[in-house]
Amino acid sequence: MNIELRQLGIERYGEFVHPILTAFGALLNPERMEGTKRLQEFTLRLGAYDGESLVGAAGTFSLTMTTPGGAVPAAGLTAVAVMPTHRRRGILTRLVRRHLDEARAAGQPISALWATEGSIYGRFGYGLASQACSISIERDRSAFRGEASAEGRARLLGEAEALEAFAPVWERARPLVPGMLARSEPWWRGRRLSDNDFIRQGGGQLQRVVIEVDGRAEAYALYCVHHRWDASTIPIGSVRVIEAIGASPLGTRLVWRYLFDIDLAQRIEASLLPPDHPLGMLLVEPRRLRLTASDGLWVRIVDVEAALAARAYGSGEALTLEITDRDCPSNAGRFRLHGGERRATRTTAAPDLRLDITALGSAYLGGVSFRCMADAGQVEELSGGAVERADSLFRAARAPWCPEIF
Ligand SMILES: CC(=O)SCCNC(=O)CCNC(=O)[C@H](O)C(C)(C)COP(=O)(O)OP(=O)(O)OC[C@H]1O[C@@H](n2cnc3c(N)ncnc32)[C@H](O)[C@@H]1OP(=O)(O)O
Repeated sequence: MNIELRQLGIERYGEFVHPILTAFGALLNPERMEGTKRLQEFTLRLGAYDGESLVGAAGTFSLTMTTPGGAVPAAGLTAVAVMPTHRRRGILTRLVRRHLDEARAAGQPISALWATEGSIYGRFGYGLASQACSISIERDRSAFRGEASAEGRARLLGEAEALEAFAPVWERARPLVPGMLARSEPWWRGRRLSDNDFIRQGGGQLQRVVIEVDGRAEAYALYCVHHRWDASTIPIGSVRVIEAIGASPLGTRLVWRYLFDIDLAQRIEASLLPPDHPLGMLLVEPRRLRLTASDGLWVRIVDVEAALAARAYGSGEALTLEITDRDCPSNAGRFRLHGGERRATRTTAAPDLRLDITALGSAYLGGVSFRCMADAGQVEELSGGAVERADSLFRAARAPWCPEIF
């Protein structure tokens, strides 16, 4: 079988999505498709061809992702699929290798993705880098601790007003949280703010609420109401929160009070929350959140020196990491990190820790500790106390959080 990889122009987007729609058993949503076509971030579409038949595809978003204390250009791998007629013949492997080559050529020191299955991407050097948590809480068990603040005014907005109000909130939150992404106006419109069947998922229209304090937007939320009634006409519907972002702790508290108190909802559901979300400390009955954790972002370090230079480090002694990387030998070697400095330099010094590129991807955003990986046998400690020193350097104030699947 002779498979050829070709780049597809945006005008062939309808063809490009055929494998992923086949895999998901989904129909093309015309509004969503139009929104995605306009994205300046959607820089690369690869098609795998068997003769003239498209049998596999993979896309790349060119993103800017917050790191602990900085930001890094990231190649976001998306819409990967191989037709069921052509699976397990190495097509994904070729698509991922090409994606990584293109990322390196474009000066993107990391690649990041959301995986459909945890079993797929580890073999390509991706490490699990964040957790995504879900909650599902009965409205009548969602009381907050303490008195409700009198502050805050909620307003429901149309798409254009929401863009104006929400983007500044996002921009205040974004630099503080590793994993958050820069968003262009087409991204806001096409993937977040426009109301369509894809975003409704069977619920009512998309609601866009801003919370203002003293006239300034402090938080926003996107949600849909899914109405249902039981045989006795008691409302048993739910509010599905798509995204809720606070620019400040007060904003976060106010927006969740609003979301937990919407009439006719029996339950409030949200996903893609970070494990350190303050909700657990805000409620009288935290266990009622029914918090569950799943895989979040997977990160692949494409260029070790550039990636390590794109984040900050805690204070502490210098540390030498010995990295192995089967697929990208240019990443292999020893790198010296200095506490408080944003740089990693190649060295011949004796290593303190030995780890594969996969483990460095997990540690990169501060979401997985070296202690955890050492306990799991993924990091080898070569000098006494090196695991603790690595954790002091890589620790981040907040868990990584990417509030959307791309
Ligand atoms: C970032 C994203 O877009 S995530 C979306 C991923 N896409 C999907 O889940 C859609 C449905 N699945 C598919 O389309 C395909 O099965 C894919 C894309 C996951 C895999 O494509 P293939 O061309 O079959 O993969 P390929 O033949 O290159 O496999 C490489 C290796 O990964 C393994 N592998 C591939 N898919 C899986 C999987 N889902 N689970 C476990 N192992 C897998 C193969 O067995 C093979 O292992 P080997 O090297 O030890 O032999």
